[in-house]
Amino acid sequence: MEVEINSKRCSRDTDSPPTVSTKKVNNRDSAGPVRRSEQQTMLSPSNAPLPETPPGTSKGERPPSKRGSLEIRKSEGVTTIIRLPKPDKSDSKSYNLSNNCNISYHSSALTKCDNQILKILVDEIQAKAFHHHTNGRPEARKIVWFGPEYTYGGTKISANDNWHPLVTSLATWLSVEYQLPVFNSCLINFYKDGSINIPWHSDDEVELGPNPTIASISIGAARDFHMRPKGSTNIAWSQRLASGSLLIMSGATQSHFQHAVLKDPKVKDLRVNLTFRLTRDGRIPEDLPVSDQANPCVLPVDSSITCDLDDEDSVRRRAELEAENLRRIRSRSNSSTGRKPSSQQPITQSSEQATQITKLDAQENNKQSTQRSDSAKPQQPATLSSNKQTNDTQQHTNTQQAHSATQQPSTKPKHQSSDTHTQKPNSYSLLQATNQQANTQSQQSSTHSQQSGTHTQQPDQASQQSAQAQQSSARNQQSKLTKISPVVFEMPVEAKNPIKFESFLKTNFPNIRIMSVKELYHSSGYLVFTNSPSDMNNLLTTTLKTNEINGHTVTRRLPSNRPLHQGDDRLRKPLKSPQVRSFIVKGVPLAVEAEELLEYLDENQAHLQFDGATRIISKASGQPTHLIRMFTKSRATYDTCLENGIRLGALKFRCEESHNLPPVKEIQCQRCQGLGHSESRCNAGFVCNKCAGAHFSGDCPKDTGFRCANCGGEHPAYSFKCQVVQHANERATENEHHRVQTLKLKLAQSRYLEPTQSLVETFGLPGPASYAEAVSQVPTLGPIAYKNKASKASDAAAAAATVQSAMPPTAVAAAPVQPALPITAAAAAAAQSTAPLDEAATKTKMPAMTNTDIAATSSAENGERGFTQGDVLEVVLGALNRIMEIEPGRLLTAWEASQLAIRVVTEVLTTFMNPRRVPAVRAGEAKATSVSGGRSEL
Ligand SMILES: O=C(O)CCC(=O)C(=O)O
Ligand SMILES: [Fe+2]
Repeated sequence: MEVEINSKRCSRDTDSPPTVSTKKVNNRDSAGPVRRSEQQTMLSPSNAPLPETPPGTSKGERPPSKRGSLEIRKSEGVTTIIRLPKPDKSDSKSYNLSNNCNISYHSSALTKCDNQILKILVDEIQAKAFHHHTNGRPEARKIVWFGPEYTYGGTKISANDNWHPLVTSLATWLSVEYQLPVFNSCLINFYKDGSINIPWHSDDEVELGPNPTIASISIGAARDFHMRPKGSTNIAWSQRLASGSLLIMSGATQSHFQHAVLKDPKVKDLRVNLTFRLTRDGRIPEDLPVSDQANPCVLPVDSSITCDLDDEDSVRRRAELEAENLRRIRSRSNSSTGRKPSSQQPITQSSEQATQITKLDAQENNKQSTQRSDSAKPQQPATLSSNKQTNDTQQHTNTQQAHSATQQPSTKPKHQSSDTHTQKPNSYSLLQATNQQANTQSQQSSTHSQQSGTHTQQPDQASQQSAQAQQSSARNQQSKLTKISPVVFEMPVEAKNPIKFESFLKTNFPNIRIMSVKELYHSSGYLVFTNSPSDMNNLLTTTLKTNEINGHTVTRRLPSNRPLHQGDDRLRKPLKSPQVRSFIVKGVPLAVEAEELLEYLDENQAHLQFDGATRIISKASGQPTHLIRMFTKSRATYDTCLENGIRLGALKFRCEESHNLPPVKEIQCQRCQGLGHSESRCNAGFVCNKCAGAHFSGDCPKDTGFRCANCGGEHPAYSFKCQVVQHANERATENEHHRVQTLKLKLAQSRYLEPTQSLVETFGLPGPASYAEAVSQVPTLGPIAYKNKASKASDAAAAAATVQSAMPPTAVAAAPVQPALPITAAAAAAAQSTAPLDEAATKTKMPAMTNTDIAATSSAENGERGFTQGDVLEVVLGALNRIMEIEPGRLLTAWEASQLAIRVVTEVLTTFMNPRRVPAVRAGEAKATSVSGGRSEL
């Protein structure tokens, strides 16, 4: 059965409730968003008048009197939805994150009835929610799934065709009101409070097919939803998802972006999120409205919000393209309106910066005039916001004024630009490379994209335009390049927070078009790129509404004199995986497994974020200790645990730092003074390590005083005082610690899992080729190896003869003596590993045994005196064979050999020190060998 949306789809503007009729198209009886039996009750027939107070509304329930609220009826404890209100689309927004990666956000889609929906979700669905397992571990978040079998987080969720009427209605409502596919699946996430999150992921399960459309309804507490390009840790887009909001992700969003709802300790209330999906499992008719046609849920794109999936080059290319378009629009609008440049000057921070900007504007103007003469026919007049126009006017003024005064060379081929910065340290923003060819098509497409925020586009037009924009961007790649200096925003490390910084920018510079933001890792702050000198100027000089982030002052400046270059140290991204810290939790009972502790903490102390835990094994004894090493990528978690310890129920464990490694110094390039690479790999020009001038450090006139090439401070670039150097060293040290910790972890694991060395390799002795061979040799050497650590060959021979004489005949036959045989590695390992135990036994336990146990044994054994060497040997052999079942032919690792030896000796010791066990040993042996050593058995 399938829901068919009537032609009502076209008459959305009417105030009538959504009308849905059903039609049988196949024999699917229960799967899918709408079941026939439910539909009849929950969907009102076309245009049927709705009862004022629906019959069956439970007592005490808010009557759905207000038009626009959810109309419900309760039957058999389940709420049936009679009508969902028409959505308020007035504040819907749409974003194009990159090519064909579309998001639309409808903040008031269900705000009229979100409370009612929340109540139903809590009362009727929440109880069914379960912890889904990802990678074998239960997630803190609880979910409910409606739809066919689905793989989620790498684990299957079984089909659930028992749709709740609310969810069914919402699926239908989405289709009717937003022209979305009729979704056949819905995942409901329950976030009990801000401690519950959904980690970074893409909804790209195969069942969803390529370019799936996902509709996500949020009810309850508002939470921040973030998006970032795959492979990047920079958040590209964030939105606080309000209660009753709808977010639609479509196009290639899932292929290129990941999304997440991160933990937010400030949120104390429940949030429920319903993501509707269309899965393909063969049960869904092919002809569902999920076509390749432009997805109607993609609203006209607001191109003022963009982000880049690509590297720095593409960021710049995009900036160039847009700058170019802007210039064209300006030149056209200026020439068509005949506007006169105003004399107003932008406020500048310093005269140096002002000159710099003026020069740049002059160059820009140079190009504008070339382009003006190129474009014979004026293009469609540009529609720009009034604010932009003001900026442009200012810009134009600057350019006009500066043009006559400044005659900078305005053209330079791109490939030469890297040389330029060696010539003139202060000329980063002046670097230019232009190509004189104008690209009319790119103008058109970009003009559209400039306007698209205000004009409604048809979907096919939109896709055509995006294709054009793509082509023109490719062409522009080789054409124009104007480098505009980014502005450095500095703040202390503690204040750094990409989300807060983004909102800082939005608050203070609502009208400035910011192209991209890069985090500086070697000094503390961000680089903010704009696409026009006037934007850059405004960014530098605008009076800030707030100049604080997290209570720390934010300062602005141009980048240091050393020009930035591709792959510049100052733009280096952090390691893909953030640094992992580890610390030791002390006194954890052996009964508590490390994994268990981890799970407990995940569940109960969600503000702490751990990435692993492992019990520490004592090197000396090979036994697990009471220490657990915890791994975390979160500095906050690390600090909290060290300060407060870790709680497990009523228990509290102290946490301590692991032993610190000595600090590591980051390498510094002697050529450009950048950190993290050496001069042999550096293509940049020479920068002096004393004065930051563009010359080799050895040629420095020295009387210029110190100026750091990295931070601009009054010290040499290699100074330990330099913040940049300090940061780099800290990072290098942390990385090194991480590396060592990872190695240690691997080593600890390999002790258990991966045999790496054979006994022969370990001990450098000619030994047995296999475990079986080693065992077969033990009878000749066992007691000797046990007693004489030195195990010289001569002793071995002598002792072997003694052993042989004392051995029962069958044992001798089974294990021929090899008197002069060199000691086997297993025996050597046994000897070495057991020596301390042996000594301990001699010193402490043996006297006790002679005095008490032997007396008991003697009486128990009817006056027999103690044990023979043969007894010992047999117990050893029995223990050896019983303890470890190792496939014949496999070589043992040193670890395994020593474990084997320890366990054999332990067993032998306990057997002989606990006389009650001896008869049992003998009884077993008697059966096996028919040898009793002449003793009577009890
Ligand atoms: O809770 C949300 O907003 C996101 C949920 C989500 O991404 C998912 O379920 O895949
Ligand atoms: Fe998702």
